[in-house]
Formats: sequence, C-alpha cells, structure tokens
Amino acid sequence: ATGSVVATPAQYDAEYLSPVSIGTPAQTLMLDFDTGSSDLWVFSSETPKSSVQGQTVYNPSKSSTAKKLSGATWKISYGDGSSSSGSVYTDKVTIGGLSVSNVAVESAQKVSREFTAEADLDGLLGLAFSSINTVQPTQQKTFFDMAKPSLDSAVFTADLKYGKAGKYNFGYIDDSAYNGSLTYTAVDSSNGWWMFTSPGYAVGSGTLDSTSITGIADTGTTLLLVPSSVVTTYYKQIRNARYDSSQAGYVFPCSTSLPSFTYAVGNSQIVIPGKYINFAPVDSAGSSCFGGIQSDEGIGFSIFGDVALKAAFVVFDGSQSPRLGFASK
Ligand SMILES: O=C(Cc1ccccc1)Nn1cnc2ccccc21
Repeated sequence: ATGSVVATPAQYDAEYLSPVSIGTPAQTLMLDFDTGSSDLWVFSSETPKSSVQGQTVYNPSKSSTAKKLSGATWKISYGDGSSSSGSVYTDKVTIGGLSVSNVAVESAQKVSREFTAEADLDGLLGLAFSSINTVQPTQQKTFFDMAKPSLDSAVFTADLKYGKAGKYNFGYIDDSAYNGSLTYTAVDSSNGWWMFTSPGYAVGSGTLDSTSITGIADTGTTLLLVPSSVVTTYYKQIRNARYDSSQAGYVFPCSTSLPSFTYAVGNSQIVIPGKYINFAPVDSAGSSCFGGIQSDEGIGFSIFGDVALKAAFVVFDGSQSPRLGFASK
C-alpha cells in the first residue's frame, strides 16, 4: 500500500497541515505531521470548550470503529513550552488513501494556550520513533509503525515547500519530485528522533566550513536551530542584522536580501535560499523581520526544522537500519 497527502503551510510557513480522516464515518481533521515527536493527538469532544477556539474536534462516540483504550493516558510537552494531555482511543486512520486500523488516537483533555490559539491546527501526528510515544501504561505505535507492514516500502517522504503546498508520501519514493540523486546518511534513533550529523556548512557563496552539526530532522519545528557559532557567522554577513533580546533572536530589516545557507549531507549539499531565512515580521509595521536561523542554545542538539527541510526532498527510511535521504529539488 501507499499514501500521498498535501501539506499546506500556515502562519508564514510556521507549520504545515495535512487532512487526516479518523473513524467511521470519517471525521477529517487538519494535523501537523511532526517528525520530532511520536504522539497522534487531537482536539476532541473531551477538550474543554474554553480551550477550543475554531479547531475541528474528533468525537469518538460518533465513530463505530472507535474503542476506548481503558486506563491509558498521555501527556506531552514540546521544546517551545507548549503541552497537552488526555485519554486514548484506537480507531481507523486514513491518510491520502492509506488506511490503518486500530491506531492510537490520543484525545486531548487539556491543551496549553499555544494550541488553543492555533485555530487551524486540530492536532499533531507524530512521525518520530515509537520509543518516545508518551502513552502510559502501554506505549503505543506511531501511524507509520502501524502502517509499515502494509507499505510497499518502509519509508515516508517529506516534500515541504516555501509558501505553497507540499506533500507527504508513505510507502514509496517519487523520483520525479527531486533533482539529481538522493544522498543517504546514518541516523542515530537511540533518543527516538531522526538524528544525523551534517559534516559542514557554508554561508552564501563561501567555502564549506567543516564544522559538523548534529541535529534532528524535525518537521514540527519551524526554524533551523544551530550552534551559536554558526548563527554568529551567518548574521555577520548581514550589515543590519542584530540580536534582539526582546525577541530572543536575530532580526533584520524586512527589506534585507539574505545570503543562502548550505548544509552538507554526506558528500552532497542542500542550499537554503536566502529568502527562506526571512521568517516573519516581528512587528505589525513589518519593518523588522525574525531570522529563520537561530541558536540551539539549551536544547543539547541542533534542529533541522522546516526552514532547512523545505529546501530538500527528504526520505525518512524506517527499515531495519533507519536512515535519512536528502536531495535538492
Ligand atoms: O519542540 C520543538 C523543538 C524545540 C523548540 C525549542 C526548544 C527546544 C526544542 N519542536 N516541536 C516539535 N514538535 C512540536 C509541536 C509543537 C511545538 C513545538 C514542536
């Protein structure tokens, strides 16, 4: 089996949302596919009304295939401080024509204010490794792990784009979606993430600096978060860029033309065009813009978020020895 679903950007490409059908008859919610976590959770009929501001909710009592996972609970918090928790059902989940039965659908009984404020986001679909799923007392598998036995190939691909709809495919690699060839690199999944090491980087047309960057391929994070030495080197190339402590990041005039940022993958390179690194205005006047490259200070590793991933076609290979494949596009 295979599946293919659109990934539509929201809020200046801060997140990408995909339609997911849950239950019988189908209840279709817009979920943020997140390779940085491993819980499929949704706004639901159990979410306090005061916490639901525009989201579509999943109602298990209206699904003939829903089953309560008795005694199971979940609780997750993300690096940006947001969090959610609740109860667990199993139900049929269909993504882009790919149907999987008995998937753990985590019903939110609490969501933090950040999620309430995201009217377009009805939940998250975790695509990291099942070893970091938060359901207790019995840890649950991700949608991808549940789908794997039926897939033509044990892979999914992320083809996110700048300011327009991209795609997530399951079970196959669309060789027409990228240029040249895929370069595969080793993954350390011991902490549950798609963690890899980039052997170097370059700013603009400069030569490759062989400072390696170890981080996770995380579609659930908006920006590219790298060591402060790399951040400093990048913004030093931009006359009017400065660290704005009130924004806790580098900002620059929105009219600035930005240098590209290149990250190496094995013996190949992915070039992030400068315009991808102008993330969003920080003020309503739109005079000052927030950089798409910021520091990974305090995290413990770097994060190749959407700013980095949307410059590539990325294969998440979930075979016996997981690996990541990158190609330019
Ligand atoms: O949590 C993170 C990355 C992060 C940001 C800041 C500090 C440390 C780590 N991303 N993320 C991955 N999935 C998410 C879902 C919601 C919010 C953020 C999410």
